[in-house]
Amino acid sequence: MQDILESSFRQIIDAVGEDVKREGLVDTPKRAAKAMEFLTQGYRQDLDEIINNAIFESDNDEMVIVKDIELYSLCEHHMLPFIGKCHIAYIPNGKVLGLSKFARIIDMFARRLQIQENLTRQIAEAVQQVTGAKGVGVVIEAKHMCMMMRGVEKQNSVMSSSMMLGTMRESQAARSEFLTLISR
Ligand SMILES: Nc1nc2c(ncn2[C@@H]2O[C@H](COP(=O)(O)OP(=O)(O)OP(=O)(O)O)[C@@H](O)[C@H]2O)c(=O)[nH]1
Ligand SMILES: [Zn+2]
Repeated sequence: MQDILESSFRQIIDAVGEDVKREGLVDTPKRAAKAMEFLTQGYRQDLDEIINNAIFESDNDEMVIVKDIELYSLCEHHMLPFIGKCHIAYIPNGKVLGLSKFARIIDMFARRLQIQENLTRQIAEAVQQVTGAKGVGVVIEAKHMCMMMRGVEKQNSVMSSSMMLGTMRESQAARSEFLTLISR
């Protein structure tokens, strides 16, 4: 994988009119390949492995919210970054998830080529799958470099997407509680 990425980046550098042998660029294909491998490592992870059994019994059945988790992904149309925050809520059903695992779930799906809507759904479904929660809600707010650095070049628009499952979808009160708490 490293070899293929490295030679592809060499071709890109050449195609944009640069000299691959120029001093500052000699190691760039190798560095860029390593960076791209990291930014797409979500393809090589699986849910069981990252959760590592960090699921604990609890009789708390009130909503748990983890908000403002940073998110870095690559848009699947331009392979440019989109960057923002993810908020997750769930209503436990006898089991709670280790706190750090929400960030790990986000990263596992964000470090792939994505559109924001699908990323939002995949995170919600994964939380639902591992916790068996009564309800799960995920909101992502992100800025897309493909809209800022190129194309329409709009610097201030933020895309907001949400996915609600179970009680979070059915109950207006639960949904409002989540949305109110994350907007504070
Ligand atoms: N819904 C959604 N759209 C996205 C996301 N990331 C990028 N896009 C959009 O995907 C679309 C691709 O449109 P195309 O017309 O095929 O590509 P393009 O010519 O590069 O489009 P422009 O960005 O308008 O220049 C653009 O409207 C992007 O803004 C995302 O996460 N969700
Ligand atoms: Zn894009």
